[in-house]
Amino acid sequence: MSRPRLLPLALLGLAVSYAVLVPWLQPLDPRAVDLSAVLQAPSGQHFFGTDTLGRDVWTRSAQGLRMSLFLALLASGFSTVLGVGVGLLAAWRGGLVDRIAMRLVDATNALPHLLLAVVIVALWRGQWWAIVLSIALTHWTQVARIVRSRLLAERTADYVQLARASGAGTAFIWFTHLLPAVAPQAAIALVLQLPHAIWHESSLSFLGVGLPPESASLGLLLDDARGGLLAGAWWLLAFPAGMLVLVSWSTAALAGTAGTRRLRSGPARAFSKSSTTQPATAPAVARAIPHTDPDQSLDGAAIRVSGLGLRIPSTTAPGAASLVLKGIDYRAEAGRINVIIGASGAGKSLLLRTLAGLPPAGASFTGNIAVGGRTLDAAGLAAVRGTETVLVPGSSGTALNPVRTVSAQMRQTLKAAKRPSSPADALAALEAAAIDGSLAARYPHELSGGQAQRVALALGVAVGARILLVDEPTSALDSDTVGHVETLLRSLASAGTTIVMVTHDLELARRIADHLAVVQDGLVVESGPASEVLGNPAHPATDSLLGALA
Ligand SMILES: Nc1ncnc2c1ncn2[C@@H]1O[C@H](COP(=O)(O)OP(=O)(O)OP(=O)(O)O)[C@@H](O)[C@H]1O
Repeated sequence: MSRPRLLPLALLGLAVSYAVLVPWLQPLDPRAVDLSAVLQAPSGQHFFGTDTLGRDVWTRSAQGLRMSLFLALLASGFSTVLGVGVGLLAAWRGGLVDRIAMRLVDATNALPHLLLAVVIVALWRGQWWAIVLSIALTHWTQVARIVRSRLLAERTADYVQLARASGAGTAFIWFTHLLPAVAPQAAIALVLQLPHAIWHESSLSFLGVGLPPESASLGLLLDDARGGLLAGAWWLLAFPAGMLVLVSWSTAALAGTAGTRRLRSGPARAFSKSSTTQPATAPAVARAIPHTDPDQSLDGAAIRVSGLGLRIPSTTAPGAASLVLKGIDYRAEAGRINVIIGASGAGKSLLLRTLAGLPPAGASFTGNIAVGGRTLDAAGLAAVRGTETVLVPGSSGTALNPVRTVSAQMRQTLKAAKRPSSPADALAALEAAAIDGSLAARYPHELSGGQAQRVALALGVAVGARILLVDEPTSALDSDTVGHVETLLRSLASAGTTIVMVTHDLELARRIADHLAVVQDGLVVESGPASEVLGNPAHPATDSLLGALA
């Protein structure tokens, strides 16, 4: 165990043992008073002295700590459940539900918490559950915000898109990616709330609106200390206050360390390495899944697109939208390598995402998209993901789940594709895509940018869909590794898979493309057999792109 966690853990362990064991070994009736032994200083008989009613402060502090911990745990648990529930609901439903939930969060935050808690507790005076309720109802908002924002970020993460693009169902994505991403945040939020809840309970009892005076909690003990202090009985304040500070500090330190560790191993650190790659050691020969269904090659086209327009609503100006694809006509030849090139921002990635049924949130398309000879609407495009199409997103930095090993992600992909998914199957699928088996046990942050990019491609290939839509698969690779990817794509195509690849690498396009399309400003301005387009460019946009190669 790391040093920073050892001290708080040891102190918290001691405090909890004290709170549990002492009242059990030395039961003390909280109402029992001994007026012959009032305000005795700490001694061998009374380690923490006695109070104004002659009660043993050592035993009462243990009872008080136990009660405070119990109430704080319940309150933190309840407020975490409430916060997680509201956060999940807001992120899941979005729209009006999200807006109402967030206004509720703002309204709760605007109220003075202690005052609100005092009102609640005053309504049900002396009831322990009223204290729990008052703390939970004023502390859930932070958790709701954290969970909501984590979930919103996670839902649009590329590795979730990749899982969706591989045909994984909603429940699978929730249980495999979304909930595991939210759970550690909720756990840390719970621990972080503990010290806060202890202080809150103590404040309420200290103010005289918490537990009845005969019971014991740290707040009540501190309240008792007021009278004794005037008589010089410093121990009445020192020991309960010391407990309060010790327990608060150790739980806060533990939660802080856990949060920092999570951040270090999470997405922020993942892929922070440079994009240099190690050459693959395995031969780049794909175990491609043969596609022999003749349907999709009725007229030689795996995908046919006509008049495709894509409108994306503005997130800032209500009612406004921008037309980013402006009437695209396109065809991808079945069992061939179809390359799409174009300047940055031309619309290449959005074309791929639309074909995969994964346009940006709220976007709608017009025109006609036919996949494998069938014209499909948005729901149809989503339904054929994983069988007809699979999308490998461009940004390798976020295409992999940061908290799962390469092997685990491959097994998930195989499982979602309803294929054998043992560790040996995962290894075989990785090696079939020319990924060194030694990378299987690594987490994404332990991969170079290029290795991560190839793993993302391997996950897409493992789905075994007829059409592989792949965005910039070589942007982070050196020339050796580009060669491995090239061989992989060629072998997939020769086994019948249709490849539709977006790339800025014109050398690669020249070497590998059977069919080439040039996109400019949301339109396909030129397309056809690669040799024709490259040999005799007809559009100025193609000319200027190829000019860089000359
Ligand atoms: N979610 C979005 N909302 C609004 N506009 C978007 C969104 N995503 C992309 N765009 C815009 O659509 C246009 C096309 O984007 P796209 O990502 O398809 O470009 P690209 O050709 O793939 O560029 P690059 O080669 O730089 O990746 C750009 O002008 C971009 O700003």
